[in-house]
Amino acid sequence: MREHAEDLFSTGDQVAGDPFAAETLGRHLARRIAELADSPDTPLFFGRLDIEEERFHVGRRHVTDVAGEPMVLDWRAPVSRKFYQASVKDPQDVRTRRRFGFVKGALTSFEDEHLQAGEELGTASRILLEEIERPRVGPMRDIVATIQPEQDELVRAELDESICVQGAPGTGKTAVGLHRAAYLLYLHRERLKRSGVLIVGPNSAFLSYIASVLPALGEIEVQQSTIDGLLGTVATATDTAAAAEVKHDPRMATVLARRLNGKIRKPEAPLTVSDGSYRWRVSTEALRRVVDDVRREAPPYGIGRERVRARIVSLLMRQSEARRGDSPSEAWQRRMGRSQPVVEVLDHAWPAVTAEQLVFEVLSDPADELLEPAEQAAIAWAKPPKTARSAKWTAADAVLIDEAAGLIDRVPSFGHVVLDEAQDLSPMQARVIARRSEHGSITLLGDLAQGTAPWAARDWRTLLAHLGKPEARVVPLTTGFRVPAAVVALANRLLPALGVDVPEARSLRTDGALTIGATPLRDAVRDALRFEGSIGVIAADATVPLIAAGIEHERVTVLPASLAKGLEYDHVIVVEPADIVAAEPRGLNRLFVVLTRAVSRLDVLHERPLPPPLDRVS
Ligand SMILES: Nc1ncnc2c1ncn2[C@@H]1O[C@H](COP(=O)(O)OP(=O)(O)OP(=O)(O)O)[C@@H](O)[C@H]1O
Repeated sequence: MREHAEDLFSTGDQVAGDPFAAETLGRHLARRIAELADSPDTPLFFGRLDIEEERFHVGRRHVTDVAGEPMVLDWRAPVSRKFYQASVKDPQDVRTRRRFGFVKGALTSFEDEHLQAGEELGTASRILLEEIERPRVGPMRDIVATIQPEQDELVRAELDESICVQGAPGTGKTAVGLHRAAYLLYLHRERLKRSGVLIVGPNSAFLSYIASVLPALGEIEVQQSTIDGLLGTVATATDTAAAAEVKHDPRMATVLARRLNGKIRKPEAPLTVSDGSYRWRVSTEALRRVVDDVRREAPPYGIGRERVRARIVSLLMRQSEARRGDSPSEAWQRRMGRSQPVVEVLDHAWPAVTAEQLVFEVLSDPADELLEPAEQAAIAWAKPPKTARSAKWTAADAVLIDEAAGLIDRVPSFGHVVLDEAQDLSPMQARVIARRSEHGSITLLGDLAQGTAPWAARDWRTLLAHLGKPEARVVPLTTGFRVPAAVVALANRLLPALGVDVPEARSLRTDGALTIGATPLRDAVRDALRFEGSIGVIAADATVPLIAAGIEHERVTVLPASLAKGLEYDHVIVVEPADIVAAEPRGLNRLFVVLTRAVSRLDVLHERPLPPPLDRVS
């Protein structure tokens, strides 16, 4: 199919009638080639279904033969669902389900389940186990060949349904979110092409780690961003912890809205507009009625200003029609709307304001009864800039400016938003997403136990309310595909101390190794290099430069604890857990994240005593 698209691409000039058509066709085909681009290591099919007398192969895309007959069904097609959902209990007419095992693109094995004869492998499938135990090299891969039934339920949820997945580490939340995006794009391509699909991740390291999953599934038109990347303001200053905490508090939304609405005032004088030899007049009462009506309708502030302008113009128009007997032109209406007396009424009653200006005003004078005096003092400019234009904004200010922009104008909504590591969203960051998904749905992925931000969610319902989806279904995932059982058991010791109510993970992995001791880092790295796969050395942020200096190897990544979220390495070496815990208020949660990055082996190196929930191990 790709060759066919490439052939067409090279002959595009000749087949398209004119240059515009040729360019459009060229763009379309170039995209199609990119969508069909596949790695030689990725087989096009991975399963087979025998349903009654028919036989279907299931793969990453639809594959047709030269005559256009289907050879492989896309994993997202309705029939393919049986590949993931059929069971002995509910065979769904499937006689045999066959899974193929591949190594570097070469077919090496297969497994059959004769469902109607009561044969089902479930999570005992050797092909599944080989897949989850394989060494991790490079970026994240898709899981289409081995999606589990509980994951498939989430992947195939309806487009209009918002879902929140509470999943313990390594239960496949990220994988589920990405596959759901691919599934929805397949099923609702035209609709989602118009509105768009957005994936939001915690940082750019995470985004590059997941970046190739959707393209491998043929989906190249998905926007992937951090929350900060969605905002129109670049941060060039930093807040104190106290200021950031207040700025991320949901009360700030009310503070901004009140300040903005406080700008609306009753007109205090009648309006008189000269129009050639005529003079039109609108009484103070009539002007007040216009402003009151628009205020009651509560449109976004900027739209409200234009609505007031339009209604004043229509009052003038009625007078002109009555006196002149014909309807004034659009140019006349525009001229009236921009005339100085009308602009003066507007500037008094509904003054224009930018988002930056509004935030600048609030931070210049944060007086509002919703905020305690100490909170007001915390967010007031330390050194007030002269104007909004000369202000240096912080990351939290950028969120406030986005809030203000949303109060002033409408924000286009994506058709679907996938939010990963969502437990760390502040209420105000959640509102950034709420504005961008008002007319769409969301998939919220996270683990309350992995919340490390000062404002991290303690329960999903509150965060869902800030996201504008209070009714979303909250679904737990508890089967762990990454972390070996021994490591899960260690990490789970921290759970009672984390102050959140989440179910524990049950690991599918009985392999793996855990060591805890005072081994020097250099020796631990040398030992780790004896095994295949990636090695992550994770330490408290401040100690990373010192540690990294002694380690240089292409398979070893030394990374600060604050960047480990969402990532995984075959072998993880955690350096001095006590330092990781001491480095921040939610240090224990950070340690929980760090310990659960290991795919096969975890070494915990410590000279200082282990933090209390772990100190009974060694
Ligand atoms: N059904 C599956 N088949 C094979 N591998 C899977 C499956 N589900 C998840 N995995 C693998 O398990 C690992 C963990 O998945 P993922 O990163 O999506 O989990 P997570 O819940 O987001 O983890 P965390 O909360 O720790 O970031 C990944 O390597 C993923 O490919």
